[in-house]
Amino acid sequence: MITVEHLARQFTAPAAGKRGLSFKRAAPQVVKAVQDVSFTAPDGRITGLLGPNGAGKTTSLRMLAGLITPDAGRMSVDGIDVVARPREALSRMGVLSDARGLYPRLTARENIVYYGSLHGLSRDAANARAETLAAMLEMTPLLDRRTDGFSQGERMKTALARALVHDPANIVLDEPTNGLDVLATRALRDALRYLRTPEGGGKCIVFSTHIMQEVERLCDSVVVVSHGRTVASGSVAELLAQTREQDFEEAFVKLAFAEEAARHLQEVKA
Ligand SMILES: Nc1ncnc2c1ncn2[C@@H]1O[C@H](COP(=O)(O)OP(=O)(O)OP(=O)(O)O)[C@@H](O)[C@H]1O
Repeated sequence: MITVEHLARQFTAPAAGKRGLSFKRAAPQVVKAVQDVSFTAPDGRITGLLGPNGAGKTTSLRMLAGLITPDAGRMSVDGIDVVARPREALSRMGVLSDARGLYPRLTARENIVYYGSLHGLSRDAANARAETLAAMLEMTPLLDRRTDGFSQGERMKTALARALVHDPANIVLDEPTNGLDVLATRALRDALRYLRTPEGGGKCIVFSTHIMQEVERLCDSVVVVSHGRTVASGSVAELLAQTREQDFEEAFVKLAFAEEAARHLQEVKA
């Protein structure tokens, strides 16, 4: 189970070059990437972080994966605080981050087995896991090819198998269907559906996306993130009821862009 409470993180974007002829540097800009993101993702459920571009999804997941530290807020994985006990928390998570970062000179199998050994698996155990995961992700023919030259979808599958090699109870995926064709997307969806079942281990699965259909098809629970904040959460049916919409896209636009809509209304009235 993953719990995230009032997470916040800002960045200072580097100053632009010299402005005009004044030879003065523009001031660095503060970007409030994440301002107040909270959610709970239970075991045996798929929780989707849904938000428009730039909403703060990737930054939230990077903090959860221990890649960057939060300015404020708390995150725990199976009750273990990610900031205070990062190694313990990370060992319970399989993370597919935005940077897939495979070793191009290694085969898919070697990439997966190497990660297994980093997690303390024996070579044989890691190899057996690589075979099982390859079958699940429909990538067996790829196993013994060097990842150099892999297509985006092939790289994603390899990175996902690598993230799952230690059979983590919690799975965190940043835009996992990015660049996948329809068959690969279906294979991934089926794999995630299986992983949440008791036979698949009843995993806690969190993934980010800006694709509404993805959420409707897959998620038990949706967390809508906009401008760095959680603005709504619940099942698709609950969010439809809350917004009194029939169509999930309409519901999402209402929830995610409520501020813009209110501002626009004020401007029109003025
Ligand atoms: N290292 C950084 N330095 C400066 N700004 C950053 C940095 N990382 C993220 N941001 C900014 O923070 C905001 C949130 O970015 P983030 O990548 O978390 O959004 P996202 O919801 O994942 O968007 P997308 O769906 O487009 O991937 C954006 O405005 C982005 O430009």
